Parts: sequence; structure tokens; C-alpha cells
Amino acid sequence: MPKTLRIATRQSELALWQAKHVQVRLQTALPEIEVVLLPIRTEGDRIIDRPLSEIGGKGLFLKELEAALAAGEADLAVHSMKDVPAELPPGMALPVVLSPGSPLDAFVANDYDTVEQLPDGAHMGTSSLRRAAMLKNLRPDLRISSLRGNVQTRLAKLDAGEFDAILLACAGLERLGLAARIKSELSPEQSLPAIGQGVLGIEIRADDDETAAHIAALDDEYTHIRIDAERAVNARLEGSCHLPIAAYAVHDGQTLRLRACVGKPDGTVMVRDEISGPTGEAASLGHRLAERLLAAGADKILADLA
Ligand SMILES: NCc1[nH]cc(CCC(=O)O)c1CC(=O)O
Repeated sequence: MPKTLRIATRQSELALWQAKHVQVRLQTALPEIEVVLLPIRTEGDRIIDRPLSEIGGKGLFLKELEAALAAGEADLAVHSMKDVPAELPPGMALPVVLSPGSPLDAFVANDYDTVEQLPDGAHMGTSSLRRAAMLKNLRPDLRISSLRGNVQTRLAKLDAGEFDAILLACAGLERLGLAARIKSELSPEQSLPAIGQGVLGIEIRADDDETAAHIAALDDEYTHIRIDAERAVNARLEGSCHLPIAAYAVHDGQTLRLRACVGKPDGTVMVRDEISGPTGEAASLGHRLAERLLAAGADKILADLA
């Protein structure tokens, strides 16, 4: 019997695209191995009527996939890095990241092309505390309401007239074949992306050296450095919940520029800072930037949300 690699995946269209992307990449690299999908239904997919921050935060979407890994039912799980908490559960590792898309937020509307074009007091939908903080900081007049559900559900609510505009990740829309819905990209100055936005991560059991060896070639070095810097910010700042934190790193292979901010979701306070240094020090740059943000008031913003 040929060796099989089993990819645990959520069943949303976005999760399936991501898992299939990794499946194809692995299958191409490893023709002698059979790479299959193991679809799993997770708690985060079942509860769609409450904000994510209320029902257990970011780790929710990963839990059941990690259980399948721990039980030996699956060999790897593919995640949007944005949904991966700062700390992995014991026994898990995330050795490979890849970045098949844009890291930026997308402005999506039917009657407007940019945030600037929105009329005074326009109604926007997002349930991301980060996007709410960015939007209110950019345009204090905007009215923002919670918007959950998968990407298609959110677009349907926009199309039904519940909102004048919504923000989504460009990457998610691209993966679903919905790039035509992107009216404009928000620049990092307008909306600094979430930590790991647009990046896929492959999680495995920490002791599974065989799978680690099979997937190693998929790792993207540029993205890995980016993730090391951004996740170091998260390691210092994040509690258990989904928070209004953004960090975004770019580099040229030598020098890394890391921007980060923590904002109040009502837009009244936004602590921003940035740091540059050698790519080899990505993680320590992230830690240092996080310390500076905390000292400049991020600690108060995060404590008030806890
Ligand atoms: N929060 C859900 C989620 N998780 C990953 C993506 C899209 C892909 C990505 O951002 O990496 C999305 C949709 C969105 O935020 O619009």
C-alpha cells in the first residue's frame, strides 16, 4: 500500500480551498505518496450568530483539527495563520508557512469604490475588532455593526442592503474566485493587516518527523521571516481572545520593517509604532516592538477589553 498523508480540514469553502491548495502542492512534490483530505466539522462553523470573541476566540476553529492530529487520524492541518493563536497546544508544531495571496484588507461595496467615497455616517459591517478600530480611526463618522458568517454570507448581507460597505481579507475573496468583489485594497496605512493575514500554515504533531520531512519543501522563506516577526508581537500581546491588534512585516531578505498597532475598537485611541532591523532578528524585533506598544498605552487598551 502506498504511504498516505491525511490533511484535516474544516468544510467551509475557504478552508477547503486552502487544504486543496496544500494537497496539490504536496501531491506534485511527492508523487509516490497519496495525499487525501479529511473533512471535519468544527464548533466555530456551527455557531454563527454570535461574535467570535464571545464564543471562545481564535483557537475555536483549530481545536477539532488538532484533536484529529493528536489522535493520529490526520497527519497535517492547514490553517489561515490569522486564525492561529500565539501559542500552540503542547505537542503541536507549525513548521511550514506559505503565502498564496494578498495580505491586505479589501473594501467591498456595491455603490462605492473606496472608504473615502462613503457618505457621512455610512453603515459598515465587520466583526473584527481590528477592522473596527482601523475604520473608526480613519473615519470616526462611520457606524459599524457586527457581521459574522463565512465570506459568502457576509457578501449576501451586503447585497441585501444591510450595510453600505464591508471589509474582508483580499486573500479570502481571491481564494473563493470572488476577487471581482474587491473595489479597492486598503493600504497598510489605512488598515494594517492582521498578524499572518493571507498566510497559510501547516500544523503537525511535534514528534512527527516523517510528515515534517515530507512538507518541508513547501515552506516559503520570505513568508516565514514575516511570520516570525508578526507572531512575536502576538506572543507578547495576545490573551486568549480575538483582539484589535495588527502587525505587518515586509523585508528585502536583509532588512525587515515591522509595523504594528493596537487600537480601541471605537477608534478613539490608536497606538502605532514600527521597527526596522536585520531579518535574522525577526522575532526579537517583534518582541521589542510589542514592548514599546505596551509602554505607549496598548496595555491599557488590552486590559479594558479583557
Ligand atoms: N476571519 C476569518 C478569515 N480567516 C482567514 C480569512 C481569509 C484569509 C486570510 O486572511 O488569510 C478570513 C476571512 C476574512 O477575514 O475576510
